[in-house]
Amino acid sequence: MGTKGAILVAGGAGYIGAHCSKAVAEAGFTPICYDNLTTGHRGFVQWGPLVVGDIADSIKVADTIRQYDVQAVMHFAASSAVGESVADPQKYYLNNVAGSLGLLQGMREAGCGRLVFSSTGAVYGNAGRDPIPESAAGPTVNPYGRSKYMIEQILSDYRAAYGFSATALRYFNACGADASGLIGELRDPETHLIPRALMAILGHVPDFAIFGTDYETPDGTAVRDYIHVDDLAGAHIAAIARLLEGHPGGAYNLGTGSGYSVREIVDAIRNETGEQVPLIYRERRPGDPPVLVADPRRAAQELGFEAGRSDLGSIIRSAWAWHQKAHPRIARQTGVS
Ligand SMILES: NC(=O)c1ccc[n+]([C@@H]2O[C@H](COP(=O)([O-])OP(=O)(O)OC[C@H]3O[C@@H](n4cnc5c(N)ncnc54)[C@H](O)[C@@H]3O)[C@@H](O)[C@H]2O)c1
Ligand SMILES: O=c1ccn([C@@H]2O[C@H](COP(=O)(O)OP(=O)(O)O[C@H]3O[C@H](CO)[C@H](O)[C@H](O)[C@H]3O)[C@@H](O)[C@H]2O)c(=O)[nH]1
Repeated sequence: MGTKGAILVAGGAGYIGAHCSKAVAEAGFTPICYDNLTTGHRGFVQWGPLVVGDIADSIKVADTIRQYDVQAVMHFAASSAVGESVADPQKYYLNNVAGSLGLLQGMREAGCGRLVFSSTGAVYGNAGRDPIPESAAGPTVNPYGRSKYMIEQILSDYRAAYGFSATALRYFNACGADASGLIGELRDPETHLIPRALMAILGHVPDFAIFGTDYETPDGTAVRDYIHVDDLAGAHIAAIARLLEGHPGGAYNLGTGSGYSVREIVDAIRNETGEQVPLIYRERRPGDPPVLVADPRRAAQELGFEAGRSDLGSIIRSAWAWHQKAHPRIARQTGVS
């Protein structure tokens, strides 16, 4: 058991939750992974116990918090594909909004009122500003972003009514992998740009496409702010420390402040890997805003946040190393070493 006590990591078997669990352990806490393993992996839970459960199950949440004397909760558990949320909004409101209410109810029942919540740049919709300050949240343009913004608003009410302290970390595009090679981005099906492009090189994605070449951006493809998952993990530790010191929390952008187009990302992947990316072009993906770039100054000032590992080279090289390891059979078939 870490000397500083236990942190409940809801969604700790997933991509970002696993990286944050490692950082939690390195900071001297014990991460208690609470996950229903829908998109997560049992093998990613390496730094503390795994409780298999659903966040909607408030009784199990409360029991787990009491059993491990949990100090604070990190909440990553969600459905998180923008395109899918447009096609199946009910899944997003049930899992993200109703599920989070179950988690919050369990926290209240067990007397634990400190939460760090995985929010998203999708709360800004078509912000029309670049970079985007925290004050620009809403209106949203897809059910995924709406579900996350609803939870942020619910958290404000819990802060006012029940004395909760809650920090919403609005990540922009999480990417990269831990240098250990133990964990990385691994979903089935994979929807995110960088892993899909790398899996296309390895022969694992036959139909990799750029979605939309007619955006009002310099090269016509959508622009995003790519942030290394290890930089995100550092911000979570700082956010937890602030809550444990008695701070009421707030909302913070986590991004670099620099945007790259989809085409620039594909070119950078080609340069870093030395491989061709098999590529086709498709129409825009429903729900995608043209540009999302963070103003990260508030997180820098108040959380000491630094995007120190988020240059494109570090992101792509670490993700590429992970994917070559995660898909060794395919890598061998294509002769990638
Ligand atoms: N990946 C990104 O670029 C990005 C950007 C902004 C915000 N986020 C948010 O960060 C969080 C983590 O994202 P990720 O990319 O690691 O996704 P992920 O799918 O890899 O991880 C989510 C984890 O939550 C678990 N989970 C889902 N629903 C659950 C439930 N009802 N009960 C218990 N466990 C449940 C899954 O099994 C999985 O382990 C999500 O909340 C996501 O919305 C991600
Ligand atoms: O095969 C692909 C996959 C993606 N894209 C494009 O690449 C960009 C990035 O797409 P991702 O799916 O990688 O990421 P999103 O920007 O859709 O969403 C991510 O970042 C958002 C905030 O910026 C949310 O937080 C969300 O959780 C997170 O998945 C988008 O323009 C998308 O259309 C492609 O062209 N081809």
